[in-house]
Amino acid sequence: MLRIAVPNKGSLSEPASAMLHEAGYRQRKHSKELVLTDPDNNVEFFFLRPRDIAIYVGSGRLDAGITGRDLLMDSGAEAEEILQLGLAPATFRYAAPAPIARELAEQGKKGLAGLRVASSYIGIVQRDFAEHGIEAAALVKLDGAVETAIQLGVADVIADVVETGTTLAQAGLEVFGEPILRSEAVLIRRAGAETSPALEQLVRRLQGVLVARSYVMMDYDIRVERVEAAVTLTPGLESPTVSPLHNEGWVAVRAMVPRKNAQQIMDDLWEIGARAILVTGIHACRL
Ligand SMILES: Nc1ncnc2c1ncn2[C@@H]1O[C@H](COP(=O)(O)OP(=O)(O)OP(=O)(O)O)[C@@H](O)[C@H]1O
Ligand SMILES: O=P(O)(O)OC[C@H]1O[C@H](OP(=O)(O)OP(=O)(O)O)[C@H](O)[C@@H]1O
Ligand SMILES: [Mg+2]
Repeated sequence: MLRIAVPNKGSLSEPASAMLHEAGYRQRKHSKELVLTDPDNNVEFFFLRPRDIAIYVGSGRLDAGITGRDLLMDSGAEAEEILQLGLAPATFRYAAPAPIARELAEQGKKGLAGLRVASSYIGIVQRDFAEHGIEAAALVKLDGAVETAIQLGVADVIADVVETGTTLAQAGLEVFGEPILRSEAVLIRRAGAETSPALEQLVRRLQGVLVARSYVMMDYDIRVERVEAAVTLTPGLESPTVSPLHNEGWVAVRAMVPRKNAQQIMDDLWEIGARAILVTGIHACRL
């Protein structure tokens, strides 16, 4: 039975579970359920703290897990990404009170040398300092609400997850320097582990959800002499389906198009004479 770790709390929990549900797996009904068996799919789900997931997967106790790239890197666990899920995107950045942040932005990484840095992700900060050959006066590990650490005098700068930037702005802090990393939810397995048919099936199902979420199916009718122009607008993934219509001189075209471009493509198709343009959602797919 495939054993998969799923975040039980926090920003990743709900979107990860929703994606697994969309991929046809049973998901828990109550937030207190910690283990759930899905006998139809021969899978067992373990609902764990997102921060711990890379440790379980890296140790080989679980076959795969969903966690954040930042949490994976911070853990130092022997686990690797096998699929990017595009959920819960965030950057991981240094920040400081506005005037200091501007000064540090000009100095580059060496400006961090000798400062006290507070973070919930000390592993990432340590690695960043080592990579740039600089030493901090102290790395202060905190559980959360890191933004307050400077005001309370335990740190000079912080390193934290930034999504909208609202929390930083409210604390009077500004980011400086390039993001240390760009994070999102990822599917991980033990580094170098051999893949299995069951794990490949999970990956294919999740890929199917990603495609179903980001593409729609577009159908339209167009005169034969315009079909070449039309299919350059809707090239599909491999090639669009073109079928004859009962009315001579017209064909029907069917192609997948990126969801975010659908309205613009419909406008462009209309301009070149396409009619009966229909867009439908894709519920699932294997490409
Ligand atoms: N606004 C956000 N705040 C925190 N983490 C976020 C945010 N957006 C995305 N993430 C990602 O979620 C993961 C952190 O999840 P985790 O459950 O540890 O913290 P959390 O969402 O802040 O929950 P909590 O602090 O309530 O425990 C990381 O991979 C992080 O990049
Ligand atoms: O850029 P934003 O959209 O403001 O989101 C980022 C903030 O959200 C998280 O804190 P959270 O609310 O999880 O509290 P915590 O610090 O106690 O974990 C994170 O640690 C940042 O503080
Ligand atoms: Mg948090």
